[in-house]
Amino acid sequence: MSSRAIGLSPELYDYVRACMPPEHPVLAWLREETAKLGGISRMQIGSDQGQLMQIFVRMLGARKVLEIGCFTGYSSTAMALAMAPGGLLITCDVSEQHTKLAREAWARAGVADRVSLRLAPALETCDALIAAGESGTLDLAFIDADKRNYEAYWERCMTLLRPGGVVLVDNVLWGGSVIDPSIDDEDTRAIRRLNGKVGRDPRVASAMIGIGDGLTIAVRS
Ligand SMILES: C[S@@+](CC[C@H](N)C(=O)[O-])C[C@H]1O[C@@H](n2cnc3c(N)ncnc32)[C@H](O)[C@@H]1O
Repeated sequence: MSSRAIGLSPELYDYVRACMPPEHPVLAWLREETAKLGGISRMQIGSDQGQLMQIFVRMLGARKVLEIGCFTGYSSTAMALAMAPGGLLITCDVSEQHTKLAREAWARAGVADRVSLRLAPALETCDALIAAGESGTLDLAFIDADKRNYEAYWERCMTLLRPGGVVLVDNVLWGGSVIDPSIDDEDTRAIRRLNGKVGRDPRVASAMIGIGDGLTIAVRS
């Protein structure tokens, strides 16, 4: 058996997508609406990653979820759709403009009751949750915002997750930049720093997978 991952050609990726369940109509609508924003729409996760994240929500029976990086709401809507009523998904962003579309998506998907948007720098929101006594209570966290703060977000998630809780970190391969020695900008360095730390962090069991732009999955001890 090969120890290497199979590279997905566009045709093979289409095949994988075709074998997965169809995208929820609200998520398909949100993808179309977000595409109208132009290049920035690349920040949105893929539908295959959304479906994987829904599996984590279901496997954990997640009732309390933190998302760091809402944008137009694809990942939050996907996760909220997989949560049972009565659950709470707190999502952080600093953009009033982009999260307007997210609010519309939650309403259309019928999940607005379980989503709470915090429009503030995510570190402030994390620290407010810790100050409010929420340490050790989160079932699932998703880190997908400014890369420079990835390590700080990781530490906040270590505090906030319950034992057995899961943190997902997006963009950990950063378009391949992580292994390109000619690239040395602050975002790339921050991702490399976190990637170098996660595998040796005794507080978690972790794996890195090649979905989307690379996803780290870690379970809190
Ligand atoms: C990659 S996008 C998130 C994509 C989203 N998860 C999705 O599936 O569509 C990153 C988001 O993080 C937000 N962001 C950047 N810096 C932030 C900060 N310090 N605090 C909170 N949000 C921040 C940006 O405004 C942007 O909407």
